[in-house]
Amino acid sequence: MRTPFIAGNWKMYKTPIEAAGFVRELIDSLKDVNGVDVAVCPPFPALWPVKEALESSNIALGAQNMHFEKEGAFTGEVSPAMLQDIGVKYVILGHSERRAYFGETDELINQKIKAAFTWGLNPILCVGETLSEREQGITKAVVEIQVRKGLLGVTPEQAEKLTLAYEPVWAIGTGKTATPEDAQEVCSFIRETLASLFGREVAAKIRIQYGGSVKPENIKELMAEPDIDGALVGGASLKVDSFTAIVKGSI
Ligand SMILES: O=C[C@H](O)COP(=O)(O)O
Repeated sequence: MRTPFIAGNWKMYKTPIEAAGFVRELIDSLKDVNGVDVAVCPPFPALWPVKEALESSNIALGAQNMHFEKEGAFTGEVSPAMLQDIGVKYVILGHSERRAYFGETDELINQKIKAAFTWGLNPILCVGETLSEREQGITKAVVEIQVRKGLLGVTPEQAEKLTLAYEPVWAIGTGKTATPEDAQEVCSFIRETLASLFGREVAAKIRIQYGGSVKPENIKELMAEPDIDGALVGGASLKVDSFTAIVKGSI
């Protein structure tokens, strides 16, 4: 069985000092919780203080993006080697905000995915349709292309360390959640696509998160769906109480 996996994507919120204080409270709030993998993904400047604050806790550290090169003249970028050195375990790649605001293509995301595996980081590949794509009835076609192109050249052994995050763009930060049935339909389709790429046995091991206005009130019904293994949480991961309730609600 797949262990539930809840990750908090803090986006561009929390200074390093705020972040370290926050995780100290979070560790305390989650100290008796078992049976779920939890990660927090702070902005880059907060990675180091959060890593220090997380020491000897069972909460993992994630990053929100990275470059695919080890090093070089790429002003403003952060490399997989740097993330590995800090002790980052997961890296979110292909988030819809990176695609929409920073022009990230499936080809670029694929380079990042392969670099993450090279550096021993576990990627969380985000996919999802816009409102207009959903209204045109092309959700599955869009998601299939994102999955196939994003994972080009990935081996089945690497794929076992992968997490997929299905995040319908229209549900992100809007308060509109996909219905559990709609989310399940796409997550099941993603698993079929993964099976065609890596075989059924590997696809059955890959965790698929749902993301988009996940809150304490809807986590249970989402987790009740067979192909939803967790959540990538934005806004509700910024408060200890709501993130704790989501983690607890996932098991
Ligand atoms: O990565 C997280 C998602 O973008 C969801 O954000 P949200 O929970 O604020 O809707």
